[in-house]
Amino acid sequence: MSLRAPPSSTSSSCSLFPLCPGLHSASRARLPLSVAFPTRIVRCSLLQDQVSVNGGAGSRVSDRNELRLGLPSKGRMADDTLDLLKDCQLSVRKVNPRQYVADIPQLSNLEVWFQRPKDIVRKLLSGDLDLGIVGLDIVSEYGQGSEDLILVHDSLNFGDCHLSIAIPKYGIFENINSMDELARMPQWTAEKPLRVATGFTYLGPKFMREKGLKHVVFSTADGALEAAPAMGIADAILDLVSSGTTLRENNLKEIEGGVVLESQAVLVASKKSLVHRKGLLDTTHEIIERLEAHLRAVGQFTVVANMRGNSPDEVAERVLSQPSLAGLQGPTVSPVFCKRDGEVVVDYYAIVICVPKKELYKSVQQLRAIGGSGVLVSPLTYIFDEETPRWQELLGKLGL
Ligand SMILES: Nc1ncnc2c1ncn2[C@@H]1O[C@H](COP(=O)(O)OP(=O)(O)OP(=O)(O)O)[C@@H](O)[C@H]1O
Ligand SMILES: O=P(O)(O)OC[C@H]1O[C@H](OP(=O)(O)OP(=O)(O)O)[C@H](O)[C@@H]1O
Ligand SMILES: [Mg+2]
Repeated sequence: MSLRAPPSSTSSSCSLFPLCPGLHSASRARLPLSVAFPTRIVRCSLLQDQVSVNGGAGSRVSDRNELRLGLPSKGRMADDTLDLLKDCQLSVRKVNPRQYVADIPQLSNLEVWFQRPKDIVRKLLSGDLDLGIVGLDIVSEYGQGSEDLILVHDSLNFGDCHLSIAIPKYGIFENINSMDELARMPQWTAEKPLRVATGFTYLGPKFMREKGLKHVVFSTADGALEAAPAMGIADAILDLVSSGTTLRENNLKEIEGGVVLESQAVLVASKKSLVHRKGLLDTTHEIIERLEAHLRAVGQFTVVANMRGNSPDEVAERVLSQPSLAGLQGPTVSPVFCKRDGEVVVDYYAIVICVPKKELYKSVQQLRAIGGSGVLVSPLTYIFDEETPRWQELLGKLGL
């Protein structure tokens, strides 16, 4: 989708942003998707388009031999990304905090480059990075649907948030609670469109078009968007939400059907690099395996308990009769050998199962109910499966 304005709009008399009604209706009529943009924004969008279009179209697999992984250099994703890699035994070795290049000793021939998240996506498109860890929101906004970007792992379990429309709780919006109601408000006309403040100038117009809102104009800012309605600069905002506190504190509300995207951290790759760059597929395979093994284990405990019984089968049956005790592939049941009156006997069996952390207490109760005792609980570090489903998916996406 293009946000380009017709040539005449760039010569519009409008000069004040964002309180700019200056786009002529004739120009507006020629705008794609009936989304009008004040002059300043149009220029800004053009620049953004040029950056990613040049990057995407001109992308090449350069001559370098090293593989490159882009990680967020700052902000809320930076520390969590390094922590995740560390938990996968892929600690990043940074010589000094102001240096933007680092390495991961376990992955030879891989350079780590610290970049702003949006630059990671741009550099994947331009062929200057091969892999990156960023939020899905940033991939979607700056990747603009490029087929060269492949999601290698779509849920890294941090950076959870959603991109959502929010409107004031008060005034003309008091009884508006859904996108349909917002779209049907008589206030929005070609002369007086709904004004939305957002940093997401690609996803925003696309979403509004899909929702059938015709008269919308976008303005952009780098932060504190929640202030825009109270300042009279915008009617609505489109921004990231996680706890919802910022919206609440600014008297704004989300509305039904107003979520553009659910986001969390993802591992994204350049398809061209994966296909053509020597060694990248192997390294990616190793990273996927480590990520999956860690992320699967993170939500589980190992539970060991002793249980009185006559045979392993009978104990297994009792365990499997309880819904929370099935484990990953059923329980391991082993005899516990004791010496009684000089003889080695088996009165107890040890069972080992994996239990989802959320169900720990329920599982302990169920174990006790079937005669379990001496329950030991310990954290799980990795679960390596025979097959990594995401690896097969990746090969499928690459047609390999
Ligand atoms: N509440 C949230 N607000 C914003 N981003 C969030 C939130 N929760 C998770 N994220 C994720 O973190 C990323 C934003 O990280 P960061 O704070 O570094 O960016 P930023 O605030 O846009 O930085 P800056 O404002 O300095 O450009 C988002 O792209 C998103 O994936
Ligand atoms: O739902 P919440 O938990 O309140 O989080 C949402 C807020 O966090 C982000 O801003 P950030 O803190 O990154 O500040 P910024 O606007 O300066 O980027 C986002 O842009 C929202 O304003
Ligand atoms: Mg921010």
